[in-house]
Amino acid sequence: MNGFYPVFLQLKGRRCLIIGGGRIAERKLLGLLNAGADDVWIISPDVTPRIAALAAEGTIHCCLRAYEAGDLEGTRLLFAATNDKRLNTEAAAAAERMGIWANTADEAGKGSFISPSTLRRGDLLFAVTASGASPALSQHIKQELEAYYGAEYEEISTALRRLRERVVGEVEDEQKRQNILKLAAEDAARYKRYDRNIDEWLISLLHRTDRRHT
Ligand SMILES: C[C@@]1(CC(=O)O)c2cc3[nH]c(cc4nc(cc5[nH]c(cc(n2)[C@H]1CCC(=O)O)[C@@](C)(CC(=O)O)[C@@H]5CCC(=O)O)C(CC(=O)O)=C4CCC(=O)O)c(CCC(=O)O)c3CC(=O)O
Ligand SMILES: NC(=O)C1=CN([C@@H]2O[C@H](COP(=O)(O)OP(=O)(O)OC[C@H]3O[C@@H](n4cnc5c(N)ncnc54)[C@H](O)[C@@H]3O)[C@@H](O)[C@H]2O)C=CC1
Repeated sequence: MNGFYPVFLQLKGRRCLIIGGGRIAERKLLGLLNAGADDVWIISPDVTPRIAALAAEGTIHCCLRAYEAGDLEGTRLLFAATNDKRLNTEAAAAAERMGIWANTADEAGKGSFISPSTLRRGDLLFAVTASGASPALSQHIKQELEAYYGAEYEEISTALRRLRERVVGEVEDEQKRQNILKLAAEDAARYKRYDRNIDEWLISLLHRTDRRHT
């Protein structure tokens, strides 16, 4: 039993703070930006060229100084990613007291959450973790998923979202709605059979579910 509970967070408009400006801080930062975070702060006396460039263009806020007590005010999500283990531990403990979710890059057990290895295909988002047992295994499994779930899944997830909006709005019978949506997902994922013309796809699905269930 690994004792972690997976969630997918909406970070828009919620402040995220990274303490540290090295390779790991940069990786956490890019993960946040890819997830749509728009209020990201970095506090570190020095930062990588990539972090410096993102700060210079105004994508993130950067304070070029050491972490100080009081820096956590207003933060929702904290990444303690310095090379100073004691500082990471202290910052995570302070965050815990304030009810802020905290990640410590140097050890799984110290913070209140860990980062998974992630793969995005449009609306489809995979997150893999080995709960600290082996980050390299998580990365490896993500690479396998990357090969299996190709770029076509971006289009598949978009088509399914559009179809689902129509079905939820138009098909009143709950059982029928579920049957159509399950058949559509099966078609799209297993057989790569989906129609960019949502009207036509919906008509065909309606016929097929009627035949199957009457
Ligand atoms: C506990 C955790 C805390 C956290 O950071 O949340 C943590 C901790 C540590 N990682 C270490 C090492 C490595 N980490 C990576 C890579 C990743 N590490 C990530 C997550 C996590 N790492 C959390 C657990 C998640 C899990 O177990 O699934 C990923 C998935 C996500 C991300 O970082 O965003 C990202 C892959 C991103 C991708 O590409 O998909 C690689 C490979 C590489 O860098 O190429 C190595 C070297 C190989 C190895 O060690 O396996 C060390 C030892 C440092 C040392 O040797 O001193 C510690 C400290 C410790 O274990 O005590
Ligand atoms: N989670 C993961 O995937 C991995 C985690 N690690 C852990 O992450 C730590 C960081 O790794 P790297 O980024 O490679 O180290 P690094 O040495 O490149 O960067 C450390 C950063 O912390 C900053 N820092 C130091 N003291 C600070 C303070 N008082 N206030 C604010 N910032 C401060 C430094 O200025 C520097 O920018 C490592 O010590 C290691 O324990 C290492 C590899 C993988």
